[in-house]
Amino acid sequence: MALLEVKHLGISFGGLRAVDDLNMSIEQGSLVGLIGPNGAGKTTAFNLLTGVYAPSEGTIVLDGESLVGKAPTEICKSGIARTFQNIRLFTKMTVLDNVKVALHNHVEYSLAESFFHLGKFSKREKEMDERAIDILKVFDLDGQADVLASNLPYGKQRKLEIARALATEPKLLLLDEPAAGMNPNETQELMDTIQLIRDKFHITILLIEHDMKLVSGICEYLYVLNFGMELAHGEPAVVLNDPKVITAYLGE
Ligand SMILES: Nc1ncnc2c1ncn2[C@@H]1O[C@H](COP(=O)(O)OP(=O)(O)OP(=O)(O)O)[C@@H](O)[C@H]1O
Repeated sequence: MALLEVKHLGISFGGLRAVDDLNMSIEQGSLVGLIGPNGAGKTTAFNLLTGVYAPSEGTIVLDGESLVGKAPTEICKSGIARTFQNIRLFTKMTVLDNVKVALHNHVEYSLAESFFHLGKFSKREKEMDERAIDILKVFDLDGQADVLASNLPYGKQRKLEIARALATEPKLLLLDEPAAGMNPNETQELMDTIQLIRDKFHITILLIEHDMKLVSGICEYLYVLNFGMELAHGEPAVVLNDPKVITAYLGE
């Protein structure tokens, strides 16, 4: 069975079918793109996968576990992490603390322990500092651990958002337009980073992206949405040359 199995997923907003009969089967360790014109339903699909919206119909199964009906925090614990189209960092916190917050997804100690900085708390805090720095190193952000997130340049804020998502130790990482607003150099660097984290952390990545250079450069499989429905799926070389897909994009 694939890591993520989505069957007949759908949601309506009033009369609008934002996602309609979406089926996806995403293998563990793969790097998959979700593409389509503006308003095709891509972000809505992410919102369904992460429990922001409850689907009107369909099933979502991650690693054998049904996710429909679960709250976003439960789904994060089950193993899905995401980044957003518009960066959502804790801007008043340091780079290090942005990552440490996410590490709490798997760390447990009592309120009393955390309040009095006792026992397990102090030890865990130290371990978490080390773990957070390790993650920041992957993104070449360890040198800026003490900088406020809002003071990072744009490209690095995007990377920090991915680092934070990764800190929750997801099985599946969802990236919503990770290259949005990046210049070509930053995009190239991001592509290398995305491939590196897939290889280093053995996770599965599903990303929404309009930058076709990124999509064709790193994705191994694509799903194309148009008006909420699946227009095509398959290997990038085939899908991106599919006349239906070309027309949908040119028709924007
Ligand atoms: N909460 C909502 N209430 C009503 N309509 C919504 C809601 N969320 C999304 N939509 C509508 O659903 C459709 C799909 O939107 P969505 O944001 O998923 O598209 P998208 O493919 O991510 O587009 P983009 O590439 O521009 O980000 C759009 O017509 C949008 O206006």
